[in-house]
Parts: sequence; structure tokens; C-alpha cells
Amino acid sequence: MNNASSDSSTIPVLTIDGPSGSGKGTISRLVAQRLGWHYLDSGALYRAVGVAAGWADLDLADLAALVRCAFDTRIGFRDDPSGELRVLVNEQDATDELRTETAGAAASAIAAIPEVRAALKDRQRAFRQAPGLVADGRDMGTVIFPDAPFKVFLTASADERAERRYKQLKDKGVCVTLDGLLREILARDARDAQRAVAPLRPAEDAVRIDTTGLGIDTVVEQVLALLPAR
Ligand SMILES: Nc1ncnc2c1ncn2[C@@H]1O[C@H](COP(=O)(O)OP(=O)(O)OP(=O)(O)O)[C@@H](O)[C@H]1O
Ligand SMILES: Nc1ccn([C@H]2C[C@H](O)[C@@H](COP(=O)(O)O)O2)c(=O)n1
Repeated sequence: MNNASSDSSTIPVLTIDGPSGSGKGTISRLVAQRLGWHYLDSGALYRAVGVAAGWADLDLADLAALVRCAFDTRIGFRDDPSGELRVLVNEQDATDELRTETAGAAASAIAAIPEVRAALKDRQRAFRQAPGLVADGRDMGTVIFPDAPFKVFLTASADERAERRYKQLKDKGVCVTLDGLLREILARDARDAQRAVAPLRPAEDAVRIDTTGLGIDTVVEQVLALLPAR
């Protein structure tokens, strides 16, 4: 999806920001399906650049090479028959590699580099296409779509987020410990929230939803209730 219309500012956007494991991706996808809107998984872009940099054996201290990588990496999305979102990096299906905690940590590290963020800005805004967009990430409501009419900030306790991730990875047969996941989640929260540029934080006009103890369907309904009745 590369052709943003010349005046996309009238196209509605629902931003869903929040920390890792708060359910942004799950809720955003379901809400986008219910609305018939497009969906942007902005974290996948950072993950894809991190993975592409790894494939190319780039030195993560080489800022110019990283920025070139952010501009040049081809990133595509497609739904597989089961409804899962597959991510193509330079035409290669990298979905499984992207979803690892290692890729998440690498994405979080490169996402702290202002020039990398700037390189991905237009690509993210190009997703704003009719009839509407649901965008999930860390800075959707604060930086990428500050004029979005609907903004949500999802949270959940760190313990619950670690448990969700534990269950998700166990179901996939990945061997992890709950303690290790909790430590990784807390480290990623700290890095994403404390960086100088576009830190993880709720937009002033975002509605905060604490999803601790709430099921997915309940959260989807709470988010949909923020939009005008269709
Ligand atoms: N409200 C909820 N109740 C229970 N489980 C949930 C809820 N929301 C999401 N989950 C589950 O938690 C896991 C993590 O959710 P998801 O990947 O959507 O989080 P995320 O915020 O997008 O994380 P990340 O930023 O790391 O990509 C998934 O297995 C998902 O099914
Ligand atoms: N808008 C965004 C989206 C993601 N990031 C960074 C920070 C995250 O830790 C990492 C992976 O994101 P996820 O796939 O877990 O949502 O990418 C960001 O800085 N801004």
C-alpha cells in the first residue's frame, strides 16, 4: 500500500498504542476487520528493518547504513488463509522470525534512533487510505497520526502481559520461562518509554483501557463503542 491520497486528512484513523503484550495487535486486527478498515502494524516495520539489518550483517552502530536499510527494505503484508498476518521482508516471508523476542528487542533498540524513525514516517502515513485505518504501535496517536479522531491507549499489568506472551509462545512450541519473559517485557517497556524521540506514552486525547482481567471480546467491544454507531 504505497499511494497515499493527496489529501488523506479526512480519512478516519483509530490509533491503538500501548506496551508490549497489551493486546494492541490482536485488538487492532479484530477492530479493523469489524470496521472493514485497513490495518497498520507499525511494530512490524521496526522489526522488519531490524531483521533486514541482521540479514545484511550491518553494524548497528553504523547509523548511515541503518537509515539506508530503513528506506530500502521492502516490507509487505498479506493475510494467510487462516487469517494470520504474514510479513514479507524483501519478498521473503519473515513472519516467524519477526515475532521472536530477539527481533522485538532489536526493533526496540533501532527504534530509539531518530533517523530510523524519520525514515519510516511516510511509509506509515501512506497506510491512511479509505475507508479508514486502525494503526497500532507506540507513537501512532502522538506522532504519526496526531490528528486521528479516535485514540486508544491499551495497558495491562506486566505480570499479565508476560503470562499472555508465555501462553502464546508455549502454544507455538517455543521454550521460554515466565520469569525471562517478564524481564524482557520490563526491559522493553523501559527502553520504549524512556527514549528521547517518540517515547511510548498515551496521547493527551487517548482513551485509556486497562485490559488486565478483560477478555479479548470485551476489549474489542469497548474500543468499538468509542466510534460513532454504524
Ligand atoms: N484482552 C486479552 N486477554 C487475554 N489475552 C489477550 C488479550 N489481548 C491479547 N491477548 C493475547 O496476548 C498475546 C499478545 O497480544 P498481542 O500480540 O496482540 O500484543 P501486542 O500489544 O501487539 O504485543 P507486541 O507489542 O509485543 O507486538 C496474544 O496471544 C493475544 O492473543
Ligand atoms: N510505532 C512503533 C512501533 C514499534 N516500535 C518499536 C518498539 C517496540 O518495542 C518494537 C516492536 O514493536 P511491536 O511489534 O512489539 O509492537 O518496535 C516503536 O518504537 N514505535
